[in-house]
Amino acid sequence: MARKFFVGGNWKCNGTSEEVKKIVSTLNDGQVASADVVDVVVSPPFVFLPLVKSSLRPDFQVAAQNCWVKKGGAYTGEISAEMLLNLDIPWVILGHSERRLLLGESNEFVGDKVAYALSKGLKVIACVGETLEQRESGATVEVVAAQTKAIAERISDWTNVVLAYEPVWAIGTGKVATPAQAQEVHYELRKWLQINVSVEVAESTRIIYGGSVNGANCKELAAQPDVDGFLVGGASLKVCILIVLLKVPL
Ligand SMILES: O=C(CO)COP(=O)(O)O
Repeated sequence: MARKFFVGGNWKCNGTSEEVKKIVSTLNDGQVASADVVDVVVSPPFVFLPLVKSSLRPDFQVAAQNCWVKKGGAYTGEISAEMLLNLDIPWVILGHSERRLLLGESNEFVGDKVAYALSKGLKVIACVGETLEQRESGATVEVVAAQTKAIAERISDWTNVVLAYEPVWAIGTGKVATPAQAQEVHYELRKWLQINVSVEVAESTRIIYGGSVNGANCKELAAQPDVDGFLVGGASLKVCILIVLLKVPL
């Protein structure tokens, strides 16, 4: 079965309620491919989740940018998977490199988070990716495989997982991976899943690319056989670009 194309917009720590309303209203008015052929998931900061959830068109979905590793409790500043489900937020982004690198989230911690979120019924966009130093030392595949392994060891069902390959050197830098570079790593990730999980999971799991995706480079990236969509940062705040992305021929 063909993998459904996936376009995610990660707004990171940006925006005011006025700006959020504007983006949502443009998305709502945009003519895009139907929900049958593309999943569209926007991920605002926590505080704007209810606003976006209540005003976004029903064929688009919402994701949180993180959640806590277990049941809520005395964890100041954290948001639990249970709370997201309570607000009908179906998706969560976990393991983004900004959290791995700036907040010290280890592969194991991310794996635990993915497992907990899935066990509660959330769908997970799980991020992996190498730094420039790791790429230059030839460790790219080893790094993304280790990140994926820490997840694979903790889960048994990949149905609700989208794997996002986001090379750290391409995030917010304007230095997009070439289509060949993206395809190579996506191919290796799929091969890893095939060998270490199953042929079925390798074939059905969507592997999306993130890192300086924009309206100009998305078509060529989307044409790669193992690129099943995008996780867009900066360009997803400029709504016109997200709309262009959604028109990528599938
Ligand atoms: O980190 C990203 C998406 O999660 C990518 O960010 P940019 O598109 O701004 O490079």
